[in-house]
Amino acid sequence: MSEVKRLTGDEMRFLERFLPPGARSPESGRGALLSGANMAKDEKLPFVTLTYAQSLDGMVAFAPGQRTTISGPATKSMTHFLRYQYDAILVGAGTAVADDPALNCRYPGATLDDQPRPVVVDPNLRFRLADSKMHQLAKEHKGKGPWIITRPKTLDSPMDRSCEIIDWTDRMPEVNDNAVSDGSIFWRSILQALKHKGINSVMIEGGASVIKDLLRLPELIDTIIITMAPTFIGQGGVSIAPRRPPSAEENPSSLGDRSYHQFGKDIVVAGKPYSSRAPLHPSR
Ligand SMILES: NC(=O)C1=CN([C@@H]2O[C@H](COP(=O)(O)OP(=O)(O)OC[C@H]3O[C@@H](n4cnc5c(N)ncnc54)[C@H](OP(=O)(O)O)[C@@H]3O)[C@@H](O)[C@H]2O)C=CC1
Ligand SMILES: Nc1nc(O)c(N)c(N[C@@H]2O[C@H](COP(=O)(O)O)[C@@H](O)[C@H]2O)n1
Repeated sequence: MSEVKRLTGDEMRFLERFLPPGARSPESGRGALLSGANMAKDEKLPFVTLTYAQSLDGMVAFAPGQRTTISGPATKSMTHFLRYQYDAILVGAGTAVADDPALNCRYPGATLDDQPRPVVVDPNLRFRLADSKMHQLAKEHKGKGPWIITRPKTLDSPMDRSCEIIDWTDRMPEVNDNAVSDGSIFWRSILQALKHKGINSVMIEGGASVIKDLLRLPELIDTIIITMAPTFIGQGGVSIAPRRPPSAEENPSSLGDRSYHQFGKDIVVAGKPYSSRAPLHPSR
């Protein structure tokens, strides 16, 4: 029996305001759209949802590079319902290497057509795609073949922050040891490249560095869905706390239009990020 269960009507209604255009209820067939889905903030970019599971002390893993189950079974089912709604699921190279994730949708009734495209941001090509679970699942027709987002082979300038997308069926380029050491790519370039390849919605699942970066870029993110599990990981865990603003009055990113829902033992908070110059709570 599948470990992933169907969501209840209440759970779907809670999520639908945070889903991309065209979101649908898998139970009701492809045609049945959920109401209240949004348009992307920027029409040149895909609709972007950032989602992850954290402990009460704001950690996403027990130790760097360690795959850690934080969500309970009910929020795991939610993740697969969410994966059903997006054209692509994106993670950073750190997560791909540490977790060897499947990144497919295992929601009951999901077919190959319903599968999202797994995408890994890997500027230094350190994820061994050929040996990965994603690659294996694609060969077994249980998931789509992954794409790797990397730095272009020929760069005019070390300051170039653009990217290229390599399809799993393409020949992987050799790692260029002479490449600039800071391989960071502008997130806007990554999202534009995906949009050019026909991706209209992407769910970004992590890991820690990716989340930290994107919590600082609310202008690129349409919705955020965070699972909070009733557990403490403790010191030494992997935190997603972004760099501190210079003062509490310059809080660059807040969650607006929020909703909360309990899934099993976990609480899910969903909202729409926005830039704010106001303190988290005005001083009394
Ligand atoms: N609880 C949860 O919901 C989740 C937890 N996790 C956990 O998170 C941990 C992994 O996090 P972390 O190690 O921070 O790794 P990440 O998955 O955040 O990957 C970070 C790496 O991805 C590449 N990358 C990311 N953004 C860019 C960019 N804009 N331009 C170029 N390259 C980029 C870089 O690779 P390079 O270093 O080669 O330059 C970077 O170091 C694991 O323990 C995993 O289990 C992961 C997902 C969800
Ligand atoms: N929702 C959620 N809860 C957790 O507790 C997690 N550790 C994660 N991790 C993310 O899910 C990926 C694993 O996916 P598969 O089950 O292998 O398809 C992992 O790589 C993280 O992105 N998520």
